[in-house]
Amino acid sequence: MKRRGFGVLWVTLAVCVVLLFAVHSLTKDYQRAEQQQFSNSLLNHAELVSSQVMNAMRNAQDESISKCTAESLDQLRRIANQYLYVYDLGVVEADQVLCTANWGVFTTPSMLPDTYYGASSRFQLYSRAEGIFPVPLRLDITRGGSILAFTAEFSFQHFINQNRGFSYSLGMADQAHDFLNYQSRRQTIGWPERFNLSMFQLTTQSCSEIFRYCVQTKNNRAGILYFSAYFIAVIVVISLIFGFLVAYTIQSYLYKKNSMEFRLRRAIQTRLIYVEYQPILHAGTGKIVGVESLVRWNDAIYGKVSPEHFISIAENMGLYEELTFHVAGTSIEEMAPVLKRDSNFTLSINVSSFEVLCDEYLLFLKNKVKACGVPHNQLKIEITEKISVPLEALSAFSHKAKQCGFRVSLDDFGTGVANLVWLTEMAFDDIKIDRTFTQSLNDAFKDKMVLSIMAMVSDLHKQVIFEGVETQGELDVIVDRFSDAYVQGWYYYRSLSKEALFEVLQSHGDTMSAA
Ligand SMILES: Nc1nc2c(ncn2[C@@H]2O[C@@H]3COP(=O)(O)O[C@H]4[C@@H](O)[C@H](n5cnc6c(=O)[nH]c(N)nc65)O[C@@H]4COP(=O)(O)O[C@H]3[C@H]2O)c(=O)[nH]1
Repeated sequence: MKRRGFGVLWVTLAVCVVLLFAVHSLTKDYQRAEQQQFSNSLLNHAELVSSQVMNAMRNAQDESISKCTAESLDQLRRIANQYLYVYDLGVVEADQVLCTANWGVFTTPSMLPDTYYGASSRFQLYSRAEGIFPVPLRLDITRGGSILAFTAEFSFQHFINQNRGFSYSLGMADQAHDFLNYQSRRQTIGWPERFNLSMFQLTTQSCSEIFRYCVQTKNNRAGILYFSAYFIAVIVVISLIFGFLVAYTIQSYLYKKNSMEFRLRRAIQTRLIYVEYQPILHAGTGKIVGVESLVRWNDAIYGKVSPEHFISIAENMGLYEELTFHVAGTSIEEMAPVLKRDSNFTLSINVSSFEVLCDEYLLFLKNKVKACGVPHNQLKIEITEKISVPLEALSAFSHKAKQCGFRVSLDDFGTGVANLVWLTEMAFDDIKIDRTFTQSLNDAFKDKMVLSIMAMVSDLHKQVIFEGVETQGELDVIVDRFSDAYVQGWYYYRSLSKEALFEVLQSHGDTMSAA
C-alpha cells in the first residue's frame, strides 16, 4: 500500500509538472507571437515616420532652400504640411537653427545639440533635442545639409498608450542610442534576469532594412509568470488535481490489470490456458490405460493457480463457457492420435454444473470427437460428487451422455452427500474413489467404508479408480486387495504436458510412435 501511495504521489507531481510546463510553453508561444507582431508594427510605423521625414527633407532640398526668406519659409510650410509626422522644417547654418516653417526667423538662433547619430551617410539624427523653440518641446531632429526636419511629438504616442505587458525600445542597430524606450509596469520582477533564467525571459528583435535602427522587445515575465500570483496558484492547484486524477486512473488500471480476474480473462481470451494430462494405470500391471485432462494456468504474476480457484473465478465472471469448450476441444484434439491408435485408451474430462445444464455441451463433444476421428466410447465424462446440481438434472445428463456413446465416471466418490442415491440414479461406467479414502486405507474406519463401496461397486459390475495414490504403501494395499482396480496419483505421475505424456507412452511402448 505504501508503494502504491508513493507511486500516486510521483505520478501526480510528474503530471502536474508536465501540465505547468504545457501552460508555460503555450503562454510563452502566445507572448512571443504578440511581441513579434508588436515589434513588426512598431518598426513599420517607424519606417513610415522616417520616410515622411526623409521625403520632406528631399523635397526641401530639391527646392534648393538654404536661406530664411519669406518665400523659403512658405515653401517649407507647404512641404511640412504634406507630412503628418513632420512637425516642422527649418534651415540650419553652422549648427545654428536660423528659422523654421512654424516659428519663422529666430531672432536669437539656438544651437543644435553636440551629439548626433548617423541615420545614413547623408543624414544626422539629433535625439529629443530641446531649447530650439520658444516652447518646451523635445523633438527628434533629422538634418540633411542645411535643412532640418522635426519629427512630430505624437508620432509614437499611440504605441506608448497601449501599455504593453513587456518593455520595448526603438534604437540604433549598433545599440548606440534608443530613440524610444518603454518600460512596462508589469516587468517588476527582476529575478528571472538576475538568475539568468531564460525560460522566463523572452526577447525579440526586428531590424529595418532601410534605416539603421531596430525594435527590441523584452519580457522578464514570460510564460506562466505572466499571470498574477493568485492565478498561478489556481493553475498549480488545478494541475495537481488533474495529476492526481491521472495518477489514480493509471493506478486503478494497473491494479485492475494485475488483478487475477483481469489476467484470467486475458489468459482465456488469448488461449494462455492450457491442458495437462495425468495418466491412469491398471493397478496390477502398471499399464497406462488412459489420461485425465486437467486445465492449467501459469500466470506471470500469480504463478501456477489451482484450477479449482480460477475455475470458480471464471464461473463468477461468466467466462467458464469459453474456458470449458476450449479445454474439452483442446484435450480431444491433442489426445486424438493416442486414442485412435489404442482403442482401449480413454480420455477423461471434468465437468461442472455448467456443462450438465448446457444443452449444447454434449453436442459439441459429439461433433469434436467425430471431427477428430475418435470413437465416442473412448471419451469419459467425470462428474464430481461435489457438484451442486439437482439429482434429476444430473441423472438426465448422465443418461444422455451414455446415449451419445460416451463413458461416465463418478468423480471424488465418498466426498459428497448422496453416494447411494447416485449409484441408483446415475448412468455410469466407473467410480473414482476420492484421495482422502485412498490415502487412509490403513485407517480402520475408512478402510471399512472403502471395502463396502468396493463390494457395492463390484456387484454393479463397475470399474474402480483410486485417486491420489502417493506412496508405495498405498499402492501395495490396493494391489493386494483390489488387483483389478485402476490407480491415478503422484506415486506414478503428476499431470504431464502433451509432449511429456507422449514420451512416457513411448517409453512404455504402449502407443505413440507416430505422435
Ligand atoms: N494430493 C494429490 N493430488 C493429486 C494426486 N494425483 C492427482 N492429484 C490431483 O487431484 C486432482 C484430480 O482432479 P479432480 O479430482 O477431478 O479435481 C479437479 C477438478 O475437479 C477440477 N478441474 C481440473 N481441471 C478441470 C477442467 O478442465 N474442468 C473442470 N470442470 N474441472 C477441472 O479441479 C480439481 C483439481 O484439479 P488439480 O488441482 O489439477 O488436481 C487434480 C490432480 O492434480 C496425488 O497423488 N495427490
